[in-house]
Amino acid sequence: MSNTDFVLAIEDLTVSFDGFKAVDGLNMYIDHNELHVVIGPNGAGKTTVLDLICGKTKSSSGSIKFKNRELTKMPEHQIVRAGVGRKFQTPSIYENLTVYQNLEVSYPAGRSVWGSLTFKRTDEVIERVNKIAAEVLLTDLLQTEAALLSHGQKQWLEIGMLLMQDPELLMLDEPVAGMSAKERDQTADLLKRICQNRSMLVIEHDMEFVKQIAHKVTVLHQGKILAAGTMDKIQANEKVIEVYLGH
Ligand SMILES: Nc1ncnc2c1ncn2[C@@H]1O[C@H](COP(=O)(O)OP(=O)(O)OP(=O)(O)O)[C@@H](O)[C@H]1O
Repeated sequence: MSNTDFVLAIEDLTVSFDGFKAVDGLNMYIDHNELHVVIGPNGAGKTTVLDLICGKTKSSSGSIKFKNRELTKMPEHQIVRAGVGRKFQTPSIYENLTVYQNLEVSYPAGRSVWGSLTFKRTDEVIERVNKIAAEVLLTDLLQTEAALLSHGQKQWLEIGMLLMQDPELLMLDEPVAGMSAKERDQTADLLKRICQNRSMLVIEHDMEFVKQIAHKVTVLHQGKILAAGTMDKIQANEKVIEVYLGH
């Protein structure tokens, strides 16, 4: 498989902060419909990798190709428009708006070129809001103010807001942190479902959850890859047990 066949191809990616290499010569590839999880100890560089992909942090060297387009020189908004969605750890939803309104305002503006077709556009938006609400288990709460949602439901709403833009690559930073066991299991099902027509890159510390969702796992340590492969392989890896899983 050549690089061009991957949704995301990261090669030799490095970023230095005052001489400290937070990410150091990273190579990583993500396929269509792949759910890829990055694990590793605190400070390993996991969040920095997501920051580099979404353009929040600029690399010192190396390449990030998304559907064969180089992202390292693109501004953040252009990377979003290219089809990369990213959710941070703390939800950024509009607490005083309803679930419906939160999803509605996330519909990408200007997608329909014909301004005069407002009526059709509205139908299109309503249909999409309902579809996404079902996907993120919020159909019964569409008219509820977002402030009244549980912590887990707020996380799902934010995932839904990202799905409104139909990203081909969705990146999530610790999506189940602070969730109940039940919400965690529901989130695993939810992610497996939404991954059926997109690729996902997830950072997570909860190994039970990783086991449930990961197609492939990359273990980062001090900005470098310590191991990569299936969860079964990773769990049996001596170096990974020593540096991370054994703690
Ligand atoms: N903008 C920055 N300036 C300076 N140092 C930074 C910057 N961003 C990250 N770092 C450093 O890079 C290293 C990697 O941080 P990062 O947040 O990517 O780790 P992480 O693997 O996500 O850790 P955690 O699991 O704790 O979230 C840390 O030592 C951090 O202090």
